[in-house]
Amino acid sequence: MSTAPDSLLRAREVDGTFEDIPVIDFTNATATTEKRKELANLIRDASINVGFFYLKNHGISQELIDNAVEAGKRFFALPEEEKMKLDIHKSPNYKGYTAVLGENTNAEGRGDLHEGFDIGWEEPGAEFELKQQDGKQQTMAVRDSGVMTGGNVWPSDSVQLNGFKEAVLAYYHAALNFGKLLFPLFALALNLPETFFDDKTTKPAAIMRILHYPTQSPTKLDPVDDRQIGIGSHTDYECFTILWQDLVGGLQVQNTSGKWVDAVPIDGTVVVNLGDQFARWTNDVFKSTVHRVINRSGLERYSIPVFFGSDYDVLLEPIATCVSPETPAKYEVVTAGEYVKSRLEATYAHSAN
Ligand SMILES: O=C(O)CCC(=O)C(=O)O
Ligand SMILES: [Fe+2]
Repeated sequence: MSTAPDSLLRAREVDGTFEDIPVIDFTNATATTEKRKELANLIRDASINVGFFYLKNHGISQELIDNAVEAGKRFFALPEEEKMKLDIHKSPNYKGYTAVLGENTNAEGRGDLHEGFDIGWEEPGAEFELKQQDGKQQTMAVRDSGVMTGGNVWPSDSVQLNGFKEAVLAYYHAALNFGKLLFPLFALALNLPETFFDDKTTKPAAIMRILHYPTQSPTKLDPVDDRQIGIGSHTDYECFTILWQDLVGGLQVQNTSGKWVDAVPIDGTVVVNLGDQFARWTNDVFKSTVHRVINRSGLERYSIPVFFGSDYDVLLEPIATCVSPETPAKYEVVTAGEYVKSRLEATYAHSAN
């Protein structure tokens, strides 16, 4: 379906029973305005109808991806007690290590079958200082991000991870630069000036996770126990997510009739999906689509999502093109930081001691 630029509000009514996730070529992201508008039209259709799309020709170097994945594999291979030194529950702002079952992304679930390592914004080589926050001691980058303020935690040199931090930060910054190209395209897709998100994304509120999904029961004959899977069904909390996934498969996206559509891995692409901040800003014109992971492949699965939020102090107010007297604002207005933190608290609540 193609959506004329003046019909954003009518787009809320699309039925959302997609069967496929579109593949979009990103080559023209920095081309002429006309070409960028064509690209933005494709992004608009995908954002309205599916909330997910693949991007090919994204420009992130394969070497940076490989290095980050290998770094993740080395980290996850450490003994559990070593990884638990970076336990995410010790961090006031959810950075560090999440053990298998440490997260419960779907409140009705029994814990997620993945382990993860989370970082947030960090300038390569930044100065750090030790601070107290929420009674927990943290190494913090000196930057105020309101309720989400706080720095990253890293494995100590003694565990010999061969450039772990460098590889992880190198991918993080490449993904960040790539994500910055997407905000103007989303603005065009909403019939807004390309610069609309510039003053709302001055301090990249981007969280990156390296995820490792051990394999679930190898038999494909069992009915799937929806309550304990790789990652329980959920929506993402930020504006959009750039997800690199390996070729193992297991990511599924739910359409409005309840059907789970496989986001089959396509080599050389990243998956982009929209999150709740965009749904709130656009009054649900853009879809924050429910998704989950079930890894029944018999193989270990790795993925790297990078979640792009607006600055944490920005209010998630509906955009003028997405409200009208007939379609009033749906969501309570909160700051991005308050929203993300409340969702993270809920996700980790079951495993907090
Ligand atoms: O691993 C994946 O493919 C998806 C991860 C995900 O949905 C998330 O971390 O929010
Ligand atoms: Fe997600």
